[in-house]
Amino acid sequence: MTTQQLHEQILQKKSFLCVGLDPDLNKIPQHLLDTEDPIFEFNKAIIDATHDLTVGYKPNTAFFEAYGIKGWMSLQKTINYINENYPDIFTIADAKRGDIGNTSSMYAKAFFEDLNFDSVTVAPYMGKDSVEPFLAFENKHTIMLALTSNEGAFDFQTLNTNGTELYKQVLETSKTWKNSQNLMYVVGATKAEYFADIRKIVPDSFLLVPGIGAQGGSLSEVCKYGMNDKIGLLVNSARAIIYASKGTDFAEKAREEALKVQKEMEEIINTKF
Ligand SMILES: O=c1ccn([C@@H]2O[C@H](COP(=O)(O)O)[C@@H](O)[C@H]2O)c(=O)[nH]1
Repeated sequence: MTTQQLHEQILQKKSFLCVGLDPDLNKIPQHLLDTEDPIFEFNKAIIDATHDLTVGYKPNTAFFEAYGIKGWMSLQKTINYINENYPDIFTIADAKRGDIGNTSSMYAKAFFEDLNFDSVTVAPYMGKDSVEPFLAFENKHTIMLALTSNEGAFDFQTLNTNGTELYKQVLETSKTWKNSQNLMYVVGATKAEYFADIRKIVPDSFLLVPGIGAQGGSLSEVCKYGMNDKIGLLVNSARAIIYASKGTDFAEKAREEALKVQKEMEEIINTKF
């Protein structure tokens, strides 16, 4: 999927919501546990209930890998289900990969070719040769961690290095890499006050923004400082949507929560554009 197609979908749905698919067998409704693949059944119901309100789905691979081979199969069924039934929706494998070049190439093949995700998250710590193998894939997107939503972001990412914060250096340097047009960046919604500075460095890039909902970030603050003239944001919420109910009405309640966020987004889009 191209960023232009993503932008068009945002305008059409009046939504830049990305629903996080973080299935946890301890949290999903009891009645699903008797099915052959509870994780897939849970995801499928959430997807069917929210697909018209969201432009993206972000399965976090940890929530699948934790269940071994069965979990990996649930991930494959989930991405296939989205691609077959809702092919316009942008998909993100939140896997936070990155390694020496030949290993990164294999990670890129796994997520872009085998699983056919539109994008994958990567960590920037190992530098240019660890990220460029991902960038080589046409119409696939590499979403690099810039300033994350957690408290630990202040341990390294905001450290002053050569007169500038490390996350800013990461953003600047990444722009010089081959095929950097395929980069997007993760910036936490809990760090809204940093968005204006980030936009000075990457004015046109899409930002994936986790941290509204369960982590307490403010959607309006993120939009105030982080939106560009093409919106340029994908705002993720997982727990607040997918675990809105533990009962048989979980998909319906997830839709209600997604609708609340979409309505807020629609209002922001209508006011700004
Ligand atoms: O900085 C980051 C990067 C990734 N995440 C991931 O996003 C979701 C957030 O889930 P919520 O339930 O909406 O809090 C989750 O998969 C994280 O691993 C992040 O939160 N912050």
